[in-house]
Amino acid sequence: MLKFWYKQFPQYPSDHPDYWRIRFIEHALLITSCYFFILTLINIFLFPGFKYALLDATGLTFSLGIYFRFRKTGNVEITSWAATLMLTGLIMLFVISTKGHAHTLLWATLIPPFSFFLIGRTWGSFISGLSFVICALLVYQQIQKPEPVAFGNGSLFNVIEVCIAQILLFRFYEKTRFSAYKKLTLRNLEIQKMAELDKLTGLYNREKLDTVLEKLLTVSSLKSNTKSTHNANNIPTSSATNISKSTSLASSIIHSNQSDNMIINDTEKSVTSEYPISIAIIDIDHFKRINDNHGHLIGDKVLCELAQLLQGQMRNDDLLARWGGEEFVIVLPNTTLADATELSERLRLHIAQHNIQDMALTISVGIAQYGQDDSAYSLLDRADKALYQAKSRGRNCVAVA
Ligand SMILES: Nc1nc2c(ncn2[C@@H]2O[C@H](COP(=O)(O)OP(=O)(O)OP(=O)(O)O)[C@@H](O)[C@H]2O)c(=O)[nH]1
Repeated sequence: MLKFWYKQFPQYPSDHPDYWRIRFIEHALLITSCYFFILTLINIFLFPGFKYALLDATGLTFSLGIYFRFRKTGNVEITSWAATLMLTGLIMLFVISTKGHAHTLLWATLIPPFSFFLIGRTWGSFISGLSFVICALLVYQQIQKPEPVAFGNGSLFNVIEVCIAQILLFRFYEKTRFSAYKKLTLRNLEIQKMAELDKLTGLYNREKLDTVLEKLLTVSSLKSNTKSTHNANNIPTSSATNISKSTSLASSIIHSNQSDNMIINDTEKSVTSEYPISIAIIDIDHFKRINDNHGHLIGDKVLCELAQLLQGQMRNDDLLARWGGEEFVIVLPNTTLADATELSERLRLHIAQHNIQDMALTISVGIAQYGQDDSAYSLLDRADKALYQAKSRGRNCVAVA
């Protein structure tokens, strides 16, 4: 039933800038139609005020007329203007004809929310300003010629009706604002995610690798300083607790979008143990031949499949990234050179045992462990040199820097 009255226009999907204006138009015209209908009945049977009943009946005719015209044409601009002018005109006619008595002035407060939402800031300001000038003139007239004012049910109705209308309007505004904010946040997250992923393999890209590596190395240096301070103070440390703290820290660095400072502050509080970091650079052997013999598209598929195979072997805190071309880098937090060698051997065997795109492939791996004098650049450079050694040794092997 409601679906019929709230017509969806396929040309205005939910991310269209006019989507909420359309929802507003439909809500506003339907609700004002109901209002005018009820007011017409009240003014005929309850008060009786035929003049006002006629005004309300006119409002009902206009509201429904504009509503059905809008359903037919879907013209947002014309409907916005028509709805604003109709509502402003009828409200002001009502306020003027009652000389602003019986709290009818309150109705004018509905004009800004309507007009700003439908016809924008400039015209919204103009129409609202004009309406308020008229209201001010009416009050000024009342001051000049004070008349005894009788408060009756009409006043009560005006206050209640305007308050309900205001609540409905603000609920709608809040919903619009919240929905826009939510959409923006989701979009930002999507963009952020896309910016750190490699398009072909879906692994993290080089930018993300650089950022994570820089942060981890900062953490590691901070740790060294913290450790020497603690040792100087003879504070005992539990290695089990510290390893788990370091692990969760690495995870938060790799998967988080927190600012550097927040992470580093956390680090100062939580890391007190040795914090070895190793990296491995993996390079597919003779990849050029695959491209040459089977074409670049098959080459791409090989890269994707290999990426999946490697990813399947990673621990939660390891970061696997595509470094470029047919080279991948793994950042291994909490990993000594010995552990990294063992892991790399396991990876090398794993790849050698699998056919990728019906081809037998091998990889060469160069590894290095972060040392006190290292920067991210020098660490990668040392691992790259180790990879070069692995290649010179005949490929399909692991070399250590
Ligand atoms: N299909 C595909 N090929 C790529 C991509 N990026 C780089 N390449 C290719 O990877 C190949 C790398 O070749 P080389 O650097 O000579 O290395 P290789 O043939 O693997 O030889 P070695 O590393 O010495 O074992 C080149 O042919 C590049 O064109 C990519 O995204 N897709």
